[in-house]
Amino acid sequence: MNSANAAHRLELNKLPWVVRCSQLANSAMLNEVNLTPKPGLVDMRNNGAHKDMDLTDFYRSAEAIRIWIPYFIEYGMSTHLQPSSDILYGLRPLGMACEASMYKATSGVNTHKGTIFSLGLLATAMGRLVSNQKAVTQQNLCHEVAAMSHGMVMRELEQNNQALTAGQRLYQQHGLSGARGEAESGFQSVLTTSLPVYQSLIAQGIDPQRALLQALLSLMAVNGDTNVASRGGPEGLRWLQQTAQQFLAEGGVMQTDYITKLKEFDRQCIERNLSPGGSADLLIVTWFLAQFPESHSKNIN
Ligand SMILES: CC(C)(COP(=O)(O)OP(=O)(O)OC[C@H]1O[C@@H](n2cnc3c(N)ncnc32)[C@H](O)[C@@H]1O)[C@@H](O)C(=O)NCCC(=O)NCCS
Ligand SMILES: Nc1ncnc2c1ncn2[C@@H]1O[C@H](COP(=O)(O)OP(=O)(O)OP(=O)(O)O)[C@@H](O)[C@H]1O
Repeated sequence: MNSANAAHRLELNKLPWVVRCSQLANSAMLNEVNLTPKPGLVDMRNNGAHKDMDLTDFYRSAEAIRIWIPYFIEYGMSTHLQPSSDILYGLRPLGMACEASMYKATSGVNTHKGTIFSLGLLATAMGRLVSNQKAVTQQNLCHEVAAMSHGMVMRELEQNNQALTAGQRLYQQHGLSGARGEAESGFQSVLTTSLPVYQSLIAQGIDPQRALLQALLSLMAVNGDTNVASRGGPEGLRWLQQTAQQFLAEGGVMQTDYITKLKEFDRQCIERNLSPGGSADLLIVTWFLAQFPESHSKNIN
């Protein structure tokens, strides 16, 4: 980055809404990892099915990513006149640089790769909306992410797929489009499933931790999570989805013994070496989007 860009970013860092967005992204990651008990995932009780990372890695990683959010916003603002379809190409190096900061903060462990991808797209979308004087709403953010990601599954999974990553191999073998598919759909599973679940429980006065657990389970019940499939194959993914569906059918977090049931689900995930990292990423997106109004409300800047 040259000195003119650095000066510009310093100015950007003084804007309250940019600071707020970076803090919200950070809080979204902290709220997700602190949420306990989560099946298979790192939380305050244990490291789930993970042997190479713990809570403190996630705290350092979340801090490293927070610092990058203004860069994504700035990129979205400075390219706001370009068509959405042209944005991803220039955004990639920023996403990779943010990933490098995450790996540095965790001594090489993948804590938040999928999260960086989703939050990076959302922060860029926010910069574009603000510069184009459009309202920063849940729907507009997701619509912008979908527009920027249009064609990604076709280009990176359908064509040019050299099976270099787990995500690419799982598309070839089982048709799972993973994080790319979610982004290209404009986070449909969040907009239609976890966000309504979370917001309606909050509106009923249920405490936010409990509402977030229900939102997580509602994602796990439907998400074609490539983390789960790469560890447990299609059978592992089917088992995890069905177990989440059964928990919800029995009453979810409205059951008096829901904590005991989630601890048992966690125990089984650890035994099977399964972790719903993709659903955890979408839960981060859910909490982040919940901080913004639904469409037809005022701009935040
Ligand atoms: C597309 C990415 C995720 C590549 O990873 P990969 O091919 O391994 O894809 P895959 O779909 O398996 O996902 C990787 C991660 O996404 C998350 N994930 C998995 N499944 C899902 C799902 N169904 N929904 C949401 N997230 C998921 C998991 O955390 C997983 O570890 C991304 O890391 C990438 O391309 N990075 C380069 C930087 C970039 O393009 N950035 C642009 C925006 S900032
Ligand atoms: N609380 C959490 N616990 C575990 N994973 C999470 C959590 N929150 C988000 N994730 C997501 O899960 C992913 C890590 O999953 P995983 O360790 O299975 O991936 P991997 O490193 O590609 O696979 P493996 O560990 O099998 O080599 C991260 O990219 C991250 O985005």
